[in-house]
Amino acid sequence: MSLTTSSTEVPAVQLRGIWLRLGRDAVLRGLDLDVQAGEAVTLLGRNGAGKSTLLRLIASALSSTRGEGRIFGYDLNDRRAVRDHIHLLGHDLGLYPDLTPRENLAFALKMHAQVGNIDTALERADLTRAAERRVRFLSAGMKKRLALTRLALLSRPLILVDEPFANLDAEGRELAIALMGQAKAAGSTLIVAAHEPELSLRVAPRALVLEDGQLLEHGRPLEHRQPGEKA
Ligand SMILES: Nc1ncnc2c1ncn2[C@@H]1O[C@H](COP(=O)(O)OP(=O)(O)OP(=O)(O)O)[C@@H](O)[C@H]1O
Repeated sequence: MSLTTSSTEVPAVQLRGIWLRLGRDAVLRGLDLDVQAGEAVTLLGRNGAGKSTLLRLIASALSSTRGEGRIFGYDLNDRRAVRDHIHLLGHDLGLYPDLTPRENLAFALKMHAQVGNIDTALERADLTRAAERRVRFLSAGMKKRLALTRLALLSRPLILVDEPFANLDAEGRELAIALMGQAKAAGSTLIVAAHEPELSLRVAPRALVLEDGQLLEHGRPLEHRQPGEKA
């Protein structure tokens, strides 16, 4: 099936027959995906299944070997247009280590010609006392809180988050859910790759499982599965 942009509501993500090879292995193998604007999806799958690879493909940071894709109607090869719609929070958090948390947030808002209450955002993330320290001196969890705070402040049209709960304490994990929820409430579409479905599904309730290079719609609640059983 070929892609169309003729409907009035342009889908956030449309992928058709995507193959992507890294090294000797085909990580994505004829993968299809449709995500409607405003939807929130949890992407599940084992270590090495290809979740990060798929997020990077959608962010146009990786090119497919075969297949086609559109992001809000823009061809994936139109990288500039795609990136104008996307915020990818990957393993590399994309923070400026020699700037402070306050400066990182101010710079991000300025780059996107947006305004936001930085003091309130820092306080919510329990980063007020660290607001004037250089990011390189923050702990891994503090950096993650800052990156999630930036994500919520910007609320870009399509937000891709790779392992939002990694490095966070219990309070930080709740903050992550709240901040992603804030972006969703502001109209962002979310795709969240996570190993903690019980947390991620609270904010991104459509579960997809990446397995053998393809996506499976999760047919049954996780609690009905046997340990080790495939989706
Ligand atoms: N630059 C690369 N060159 C070659 N192979 C790579 C490269 N990056 C990733 N891979 C391989 O692609 C596969 C998918 O990796 P990916 O990081 O997308 O998986 P993942 O589902 O995000 O894993 P995890 O849950 O462990 O984070 C793995 O087999 C990995 O070894």
